[in-house]
Amino acid sequence: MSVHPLEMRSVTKRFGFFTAVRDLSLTVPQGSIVGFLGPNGAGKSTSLRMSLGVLSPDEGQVRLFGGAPDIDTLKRVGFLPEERGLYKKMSPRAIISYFARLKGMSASDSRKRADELLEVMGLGNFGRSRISKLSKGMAQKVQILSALAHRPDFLILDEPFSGLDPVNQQGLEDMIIEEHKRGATILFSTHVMEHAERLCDSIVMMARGRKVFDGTLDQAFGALGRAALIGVEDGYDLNAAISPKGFTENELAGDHWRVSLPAQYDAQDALRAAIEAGAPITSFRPEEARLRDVFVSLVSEAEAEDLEKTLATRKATEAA
Ligand SMILES: Nc1ncnc2c1ncn2[C@@H]1O[C@H](COP(=O)(O)OP(=O)(O)OP(=O)(O)O)[C@@H](O)[C@H]1O
Repeated sequence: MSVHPLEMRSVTKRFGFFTAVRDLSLTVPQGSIVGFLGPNGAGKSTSLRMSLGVLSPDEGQVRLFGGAPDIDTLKRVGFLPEERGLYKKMSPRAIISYFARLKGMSASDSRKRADELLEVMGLGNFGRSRISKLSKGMAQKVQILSALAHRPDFLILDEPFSGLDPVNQQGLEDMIIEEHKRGATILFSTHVMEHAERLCDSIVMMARGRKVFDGTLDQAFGALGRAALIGVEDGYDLNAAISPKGFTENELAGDHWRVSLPAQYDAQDALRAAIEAGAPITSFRPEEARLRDVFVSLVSEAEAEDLEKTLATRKATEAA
């Protein structure tokens, strides 16, 4: 049986009476890039801290490379925490090589590696400057490089893209791809769906401490359902026209209709049905599913469920 870099089983974490993470189970398989998504306060950072043993779960189990996180398994991990902060008086070169040495690299290898990474990230000229002289984005790049300098088997990055401009975000995406090619497994949290869409094999979505989705990108898009967007002249009822042809889930959304596609049909079939019905069509395009839409639909479902549970509990309490 292969040992996964990370497995969490029914993990719950409370802070006082507040449950930050509730019954979370997830697996990060060897060689995968997993996106950990969720709005502010969803419980992502708390979960990542538990994965490293920085926080202990109140219930459930965390397995890092098959065991409880310890000094040896942690050497195989590179972690970018959500809190940014570096020793202001040290140079990027000294910091990166310091972290690499902490994780077991030799002094000379770690300095060589720091120079190489700084060059790749466009910081070659700043290697010996003080951190206090760098911009916020530059300092963040140094922190990211510190997490991966020792060539970890498993990289855990908490909101790595926040605080970087679009050019540097692209640079970081490229770097994540390079790390993955090198053989690293990667888990990163973000609330920017586009990065996850471009990088991930699979995603785990959280909302209010609960997992609301765990699967591949295709499965995530499948959860949303496919649709065709058809514009018609003002006042025309496309729903009435194409419902008898098997397209029964249609909504007017601004200047077009969103026609949900039953499993056996594609967008062209919906267009054909509209033409056959004599609809005065002004525009047509298959809907491009975006992860953001999946996320909004799942999160609002989760919020609706939470609300229902709260109401049910309140009713039960009132009845008692
Ligand atoms: N040490 C703590 N003590 C009390 N509450 C905490 C603590 N750490 C986190 N929380 C609470 O737990 C919830 C989840 O926080 P967490 O930082 O895990 O969310 P997140 O998904 O990472 O959000 P963000 O993207 O805003 O960082 C939040 O409501 C937060 O206020």
